[in-house]
Amino acid sequence: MDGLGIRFGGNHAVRDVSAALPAGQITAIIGPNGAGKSTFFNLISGFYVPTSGRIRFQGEDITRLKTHQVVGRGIARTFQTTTIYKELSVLDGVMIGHRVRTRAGLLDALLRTGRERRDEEGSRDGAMAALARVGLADQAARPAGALTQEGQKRVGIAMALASNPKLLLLDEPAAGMNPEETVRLMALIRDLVSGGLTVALVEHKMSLVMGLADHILVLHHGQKIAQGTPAQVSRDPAVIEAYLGGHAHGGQMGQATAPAAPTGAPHA
Ligand SMILES: Nc1ncnc2c1ncn2[C@@H]1O[C@H](COP(=O)(O)OP(=O)(O)OP(=O)(O)O)[C@@H](O)[C@H]1O
Repeated sequence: MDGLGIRFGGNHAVRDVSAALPAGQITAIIGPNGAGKSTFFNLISGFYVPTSGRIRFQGEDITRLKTHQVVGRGIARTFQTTTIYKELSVLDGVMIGHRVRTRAGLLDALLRTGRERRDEEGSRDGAMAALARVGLADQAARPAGALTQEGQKRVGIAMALASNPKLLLLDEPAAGMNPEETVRLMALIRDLVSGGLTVALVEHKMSLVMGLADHILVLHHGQKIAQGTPAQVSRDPAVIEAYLGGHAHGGQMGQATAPAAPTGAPHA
């Protein structure tokens, strides 16, 4: 990203951010509420068109590509609240979710047109492979709504993996998860990265961020205020000020630190 920015009216939600997501590593994007993290994700994944700056991916300028074109280039994302089709089987949900996002063919997918049926075989194999990667191969035939919260999160990740991305963007993957589920999720993300994937994630749970990220990018008021390893970032005065200072919105520190306590407690 080079000088990336977007304005909504007079509000500069992301302003002049230059940064890179190193291949084969995990980058966490953190910052207080309203810092611009979700907007930043929406820019990278093509949901928003920036008002300034550029995004390059593997040498190609992807700044103005549409969402499904971005997916086609090898970037896929999950969503904070997974939109899964609860009555459908896990497998059908992953297949449809994938097709809707890669071909912008919602009608095809829902009406099962001829083209949809012809393409189905290939995407079934891709969806099964994605389910195997998230440990859900044996759940493929179950209704998605019957899975646990953790299982449904994994379905959301499988939907993104079904497009075979090189870069996976995870939007608050640990939201709503207990400490044990969070630890299992971290292991899954590490597995995916050791298989060659590059990961960027937005996450409020500092236990996950500090235990998982190779690099951290800190946003505040839409701007990049720090970047580095977890150790570097956690002692950066600008970061401490952003989280603790008078500018932070209420509840930030509680949100950021509370989940770390139960995770660490048994080992203390
Ligand atoms: N579509 C939009 N239209 C107008 N303003 C927006 C839009 N999306 C985001 N914003 C504004 O941009 C700023 C950054 O919001 P964003 O949701 O990206 O922050 P965030 O860091 O993800 O916050 P949180 O941690 O609370 O999820 C906020 O001031 C928000 O109100």
